[in-house]
Amino acid sequence: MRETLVAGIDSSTQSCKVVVRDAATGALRRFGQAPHPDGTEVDPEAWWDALRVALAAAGGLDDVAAVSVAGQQHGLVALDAEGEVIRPALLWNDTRSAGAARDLIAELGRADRGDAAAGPAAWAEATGSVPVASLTVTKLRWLADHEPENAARVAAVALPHDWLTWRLSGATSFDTLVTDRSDASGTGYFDTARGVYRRDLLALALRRDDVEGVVLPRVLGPGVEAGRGDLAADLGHLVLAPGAGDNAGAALGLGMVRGDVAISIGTSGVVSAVAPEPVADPTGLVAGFADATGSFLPLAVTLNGSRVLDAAARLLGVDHAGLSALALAAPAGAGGLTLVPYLDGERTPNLPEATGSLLGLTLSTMTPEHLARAAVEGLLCGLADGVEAVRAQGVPVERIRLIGGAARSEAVRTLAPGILGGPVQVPTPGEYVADGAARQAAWVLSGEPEPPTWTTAEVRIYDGEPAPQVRERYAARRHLVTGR
Ligand SMILES: Nc1ncnc2c1ncn2[C@@H]1O[C@H](COP(=O)(O)OP(=O)(O)O)[C@@H](O)[C@H]1O
Ligand SMILES: O=C(CO)[C@@H](O)[C@H](O)COP(=O)(O)O
Repeated sequence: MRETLVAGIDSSTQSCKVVVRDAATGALRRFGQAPHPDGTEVDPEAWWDALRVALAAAGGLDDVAAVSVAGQQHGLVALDAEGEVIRPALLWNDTRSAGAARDLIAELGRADRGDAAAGPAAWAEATGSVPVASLTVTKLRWLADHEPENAARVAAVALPHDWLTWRLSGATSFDTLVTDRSDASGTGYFDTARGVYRRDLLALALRRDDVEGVVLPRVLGPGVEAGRGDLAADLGHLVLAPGAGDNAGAALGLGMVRGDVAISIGTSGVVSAVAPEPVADPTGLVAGFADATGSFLPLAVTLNGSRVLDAAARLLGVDHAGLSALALAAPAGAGGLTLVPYLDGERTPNLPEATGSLLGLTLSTMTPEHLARAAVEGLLCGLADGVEAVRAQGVPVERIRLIGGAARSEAVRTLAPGILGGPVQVPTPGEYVADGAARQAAWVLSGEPEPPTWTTAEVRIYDGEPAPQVRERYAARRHLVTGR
């Protein structure tokens, strides 16, 4: 009997990845990838082009029965009444809306509680998250303030995965514009605990009273079909799944359950955990998002993930294997050298205007080995803070798995247990977001109430001596940063 194939897509910050898997077992059959343009402002058409190249590299969809798109979260894709993209999308790592975030927090605090200082708690209660520059709601406010003529033309607001799913469906009318809870929960105008949009917050962001007519993607429940039929551009005849935000995709791809924590080191550094109850953290360290199965996915996200290592390798004139070897050749704590890695500003902690700092230089620490070590340790210390913040919300942290591009670094894997304070599981390097999307596609195809049980990836366990002194020194220095 011919096997049934499903495809999963991860339209991430740096590239588009496609996996084609057996719907019953999850066995990998084909893979394709295509790069995205650099920058924090991107024409969504470039994602569509990359998706088509990646699909072709993965052998196309002619023999595939269902497809699902997961993608980078929060990016603002503003559409006009004709469904055309109004301006290049502002991505999750674009920090120009940091001031808008501060304004929105104060305004809701004043409106809801008569006190601007109560804003963080008001937002956490309303949506599950306190706005930072990454969230879509702040990008809409930035648009209203800096490009009012564009803001006035907004007829629909989509996220990267919603827009790509819509393009796949043919983008014929806004009736077919859909999303899922996981990505809706990252907009800042969705009440994650109750599963409904907050149009009043959309109106607040856009400074418009007429937002009733603004189309927001229909939020499909877990496992619900998004459509079926001929895809756009002759890409095939198949079932379309609702898709997900990339971190919810990874949770589905890893088969995460309560107690599991994923640390993903791609462009972003993400600590996420599956939780049965919604989280509302007024400190803003943890965002109270939803997952793709009907549960919740609290997460702490840094702006400075794999690119910290990319930049360190470039500076030292080595490749990633070389950087890893250098880092492993230096002593723990890099002899007192600390890299506070806020190269792109920072989101957690919320320091969008911060720059990175290199502290503790001496004649003996100013070496390639010490610098490489400090880069890996600084990256991991930021993530360890994220684990602590998630734990502080009462979310159980029992098993940590390391994924994303930089999980391929032997130095990251080796040093993670010491800095995180316990063993770390490293699944076979793979595309877990795309895998989660493929699993969702198989789920929708099956019509069953639960996703199919797929064989989970093999993991290698890394353990090591705890290195609390590295984190302590980092904690003492992480605020010693200067602005841009
Ligand atoms: N062996 C490695 N060591 C460290 N970083 C790596 C390694 N291999 C790839 N990367 C980095 O991982 C990143 C890509 O990972 P990925 O998870 O696909 O990112 P994103 O999801 O943000 O597009 C790039 O910055 C790349 O340089
Ligand atoms: O902003 C978030 C989550 O809140 C990021 O995780 C983005 O979703 C981008 O992820 P990568 O492309 O870096 O994996």
